[in-house]
Amino acid sequence: SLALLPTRLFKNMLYIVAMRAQPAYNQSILFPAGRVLCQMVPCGSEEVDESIKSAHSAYRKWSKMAGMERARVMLEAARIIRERREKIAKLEVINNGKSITEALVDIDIAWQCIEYYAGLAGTLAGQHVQLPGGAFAYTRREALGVCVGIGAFNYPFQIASWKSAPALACGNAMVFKPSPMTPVTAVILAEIYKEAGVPDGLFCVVQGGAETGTLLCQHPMVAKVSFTGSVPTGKKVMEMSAKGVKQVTLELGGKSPLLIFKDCELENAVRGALMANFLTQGQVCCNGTRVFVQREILPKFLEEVVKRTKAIAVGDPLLDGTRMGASRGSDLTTVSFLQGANVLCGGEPFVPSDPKLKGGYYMSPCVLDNCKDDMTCVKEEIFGPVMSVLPFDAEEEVIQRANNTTFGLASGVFTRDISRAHRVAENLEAGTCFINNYNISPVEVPFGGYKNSGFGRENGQVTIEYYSQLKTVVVEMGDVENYF
Ligand SMILES: NC(=O)c1ccc[n+]([C@@H]2O[C@H](COP(=O)([O-])OP(=O)(O)OC[C@H]3O[C@@H](n4cnc5c(N)ncnc54)[C@H](O)[C@@H]3O)[C@@H](O)[C@H]2O)c1
Ligand SMILES: C[N+](C)(C)CCCC=O
Repeated sequence: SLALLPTRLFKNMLYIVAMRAQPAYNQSILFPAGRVLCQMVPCGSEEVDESIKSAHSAYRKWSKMAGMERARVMLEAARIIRERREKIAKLEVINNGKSITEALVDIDIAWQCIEYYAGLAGTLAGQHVQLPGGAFAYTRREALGVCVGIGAFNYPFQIASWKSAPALACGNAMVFKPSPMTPVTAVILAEIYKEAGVPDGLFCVVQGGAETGTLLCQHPMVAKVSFTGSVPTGKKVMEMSAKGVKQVTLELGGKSPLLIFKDCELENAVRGALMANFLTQGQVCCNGTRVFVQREILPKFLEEVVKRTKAIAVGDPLLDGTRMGASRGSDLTTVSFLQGANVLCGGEPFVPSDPKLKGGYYMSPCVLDNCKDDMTCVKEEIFGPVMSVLPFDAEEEVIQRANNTTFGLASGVFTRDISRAHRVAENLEAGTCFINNYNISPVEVPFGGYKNSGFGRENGQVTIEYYSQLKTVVVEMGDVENYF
């Protein structure tokens, strides 16, 4: 249990995140126990510059290696992560507060992602184009250079892997800045890449918050910024990157709709709604937090969903039986978004029985009904375990209401009618639509947003295009035609 963790572990963490002595410290809070996990010094311009220069020199070596050679190193990194999955997952729990059950899945997705892109590294290729007179052209898929990755706090190790794996497969280097709230596990990933054999500096971690992030986005040697975080910060990142004509991928927030039709398999729809709302204490970008339920099945749906929400085991995230751990800390009593919505369960601070966890940040998962489309809880991303349930009558009506948002990250539909499922998927304005499931994200499948939820993609083959550029080579086989 978390309470029994040896202090040595915390001392090691302090060591891991210690940076050069500088006056200002950022504190990273240990969410599960409410204590300070470590103090770290944000990287200033000198450290940022040093890391980008060292990444650039590593990129020169790495990008000249054959894709198959890069693949071998990446496969070794994936193997090490797989071998140490339990240890890394435990660190992720301490870093972030999510349950060990979920942290293990995150670590598995991380090594699978690195393995997947290792498989693609040897397949990078261009095109051959025949031209008149025997001339021809070919295209080369080349790396971009030094890419910056900036991560959110909710999936620290997974985000670092989702960004670095395609970047490295394409021959780039990456300087990664984790969230200052969860600074630890990206460093573990850096150590593993090093151990697997990447050149020194190829994957660097810099610590810090907005100021360090700004320095990274503004650095002239950076070719691309891949950002995961909130919409307001994403807009700033895009603005800064635009000034340097840097490519950008933005993975931003959401307020995704989940549509549950009366012809659904109700048991699966209830499970889907729980998966859509309560993973990682509700702190998931693509969560289906607007649950539209067809009026005829609303009472039965609410009864089942509330019963199961009340049964969710909240508490020490290191215990196998826990299903919901600790988060940034929020509860409905401190939030003014209710506006007449009815709290069916949860939404209160939760105090674990273990005295060592009393200062931790826990909240009981919450279901709201009597919600209206224009309420704050329905319009804004809460980023906590709060499900808003809304009734609907007809397909056309619910699609229009579901699309009435500036976000467009994900969506979902539960129905037994196959035609309706695909029609709804076509008409929902979101980067992903889950049919009869929610929040599954195999690494082979692209993930990313529409509208204010961002652009660019992570995962899947298409992401290779976001971490590489095409060079066209035109070859003359005859004499040069001269007009002059
Ligand atoms: N679409 C996705 O894939 C995805 C995944 C996870 C989280 N998110 C979103 O992230 C948000 C929650 O994460 P958060 O609270 O850590 O987000 P955030 O925007 O507060 O911070 C994200 C990162 O940006 C950095 N940052 C802050 N100001 C910056 C600046 N001016 N320049 C550069 N970097 C800066 C932070 O230090 C942090 O590393 C939610 O909105 C969630 O939906 C999206
Ligand atoms: C792995 N999930 C659950 C799809 C989450 C992706 C990252 C979003 O916050």
